[in-house]
Amino acid sequence: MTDTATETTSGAAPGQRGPDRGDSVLPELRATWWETGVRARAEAGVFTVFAELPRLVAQAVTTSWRADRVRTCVVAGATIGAGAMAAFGLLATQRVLMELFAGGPTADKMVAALPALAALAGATALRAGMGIATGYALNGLTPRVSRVVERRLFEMTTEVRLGAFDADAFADDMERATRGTDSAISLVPASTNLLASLVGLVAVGIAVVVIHPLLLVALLVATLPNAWASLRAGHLRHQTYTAGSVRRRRLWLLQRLMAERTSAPELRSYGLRRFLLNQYDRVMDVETDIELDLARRVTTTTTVGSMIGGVATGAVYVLLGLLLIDGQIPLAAAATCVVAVQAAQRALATLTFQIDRVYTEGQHFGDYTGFMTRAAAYLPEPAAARGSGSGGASGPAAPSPLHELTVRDVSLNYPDRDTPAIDGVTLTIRAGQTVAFVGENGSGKSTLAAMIATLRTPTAGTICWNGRSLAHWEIDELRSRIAVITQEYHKWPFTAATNIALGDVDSEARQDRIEAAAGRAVAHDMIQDLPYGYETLLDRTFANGQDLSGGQWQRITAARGFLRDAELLIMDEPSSALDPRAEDALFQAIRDRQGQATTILITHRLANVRHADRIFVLHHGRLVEAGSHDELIAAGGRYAELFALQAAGYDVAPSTSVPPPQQR
Ligand SMILES: Nc1ncnc2c1ncn2[C@@H]1O[C@H](COP(=O)(O)OP(=O)(O)OP(=O)(O)O)[C@@H](O)[C@H]1O
Repeated sequence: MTDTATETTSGAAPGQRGPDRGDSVLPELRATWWETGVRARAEAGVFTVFAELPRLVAQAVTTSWRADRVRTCVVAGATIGAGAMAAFGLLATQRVLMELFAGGPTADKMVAALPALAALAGATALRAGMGIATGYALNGLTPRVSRVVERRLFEMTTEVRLGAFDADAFADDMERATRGTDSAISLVPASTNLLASLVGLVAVGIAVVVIHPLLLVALLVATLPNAWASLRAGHLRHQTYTAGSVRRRRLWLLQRLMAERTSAPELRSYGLRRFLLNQYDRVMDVETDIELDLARRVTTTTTVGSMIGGVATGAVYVLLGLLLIDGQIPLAAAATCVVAVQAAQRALATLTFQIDRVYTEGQHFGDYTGFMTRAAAYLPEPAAARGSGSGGASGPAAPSPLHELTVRDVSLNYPDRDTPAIDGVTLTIRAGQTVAFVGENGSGKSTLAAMIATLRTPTAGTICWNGRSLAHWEIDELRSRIAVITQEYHKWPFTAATNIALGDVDSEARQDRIEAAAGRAVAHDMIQDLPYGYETLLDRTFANGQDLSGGQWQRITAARGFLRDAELLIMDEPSSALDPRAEDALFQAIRDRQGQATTILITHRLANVRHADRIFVLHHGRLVEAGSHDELIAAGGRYAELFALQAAGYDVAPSTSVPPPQQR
């Protein structure tokens, strides 16, 4: 973390967010610590690194073991073997030198050195062979590790409750976890290399001690400054990285806004180019300052380390010279010692490098594993716990066919909102009914529907399917009985047929079913007119891909909802972009369900809810009126007022009523 960042955050509680009213720095531009754990870790000293290493290496081994046991064994065995061979090679070198520096005729010395030379050649060949084996095994292991780690991340992100995505900390956490998946790939070889260099170093250390114990101390003095500098630099990099999560997300968002197709039209029509580029510059100014500061601190650290290391290395050679002059070691031993010192320095440099890598990648991977742990808190309650907590049954049961849906005193508070989005709502919907939720923007209609659809959990109160809490029933089974057409539908980048088939992925995607659903949603003819009909790819960013108009997309979305012959169909603003003819046909299809299946309709076009069996009017999260259209008009309340406002737009008095859409 930078000094500036420390100052910025030191006064604020970790996780403190919100608009920055006092100064001009946007919240996303500041280093943000949303969680004490992250801050504590980033501020930890260098020596904490050593304490964490075993855990990080164990993490790497476990991940790799899960991905591919055989290759893990090969990599571990061959890397450690190669390290041992390197050490053995050094000892053989020492032996060769001893023989060559001994007294006597050269030919005899050559003969005497031959066995050690052969051992050296054998060790070198074995080491090379093991290196090749490690490379091969790693090539196969890396993509497997990557897949296992990434898949687990996606398993988690697709299972957590919807509420997780409302928490900003979750988004930051996920950003770092995504980076952490890449680290899994580097962590495995880095850990094995770390072990190998450790083995090599221990062997070299023993060799040096054998020559003269004092040399070991000198060796450590010569190499430790560089090792410390390298570790410290890695630590600084990770601190800065950890502090910049929000800023990076902001940057990524701006990059997308300026480069993506969806934002391109508004960007041009409102002339947002300069505005966005300015935003980009502001973020990048901060980013560049932080990067430069980091580079300065890293360079200073490594320069100081190298200088002290250089002086210390010189001192080692001086010591060696003094020992030689003093006659404490023979020339052969001194020569071997020079080789050994150099080998030890190389081994320690490699070890330091690997420690740095393991630590840095391990920290990133720790972000991933930490995210997986924290995200688990957002997982739906285990089925058994839900089942036992709701009526004493042993576990969740398959839902019986719907005959009554009851909402009892239900409230929902979104995080960080003072007022509840839904506040003590009670209502009953009987099977076969078509009911409507109406009310002004933000009155809570979608939130209530989302709770009924099991997408959100009430903060208080209960929603019951046939008299038993939703939690009592097997959640996937329940969801398969409910079809939801959301207001914020997603444009899936698949073919038109697949876009509809997604509505019931567990059943066979039969063309006749898809076309029937499309027919009910007035989408069939429109799809037929596409260049490749149902096989047209609905993503303009791929070759031969097409895009649709808003209304055409809405028809596809409605078809998706109709595909599943759901007992309960929830349609949230299904016709906001439809032309009058399509809208009329869609509502006819909805009316066809009346008496046979249950439908919850959310719409601001009140003419379309006149046929509903019951209309529930929400206001500021509360249920303020309920009844049929005629009852509510007669009551002259909020519904009557809203209806009159809309009817006035058509010059039709509410009392005379709008003629019903033609029945087909
Ligand atoms: N994910 C969320 N996090 C925080 N607040 C939310 C979230 N979603 C909705 N809200 C708030 O909850 C309230 C109810 O929103 P909801 O979407 O249920 O209203 P609505 O009646 O469906 O509105 P509209 O007619 O505009 O679709 C609003 O004040 C809204 O700002």
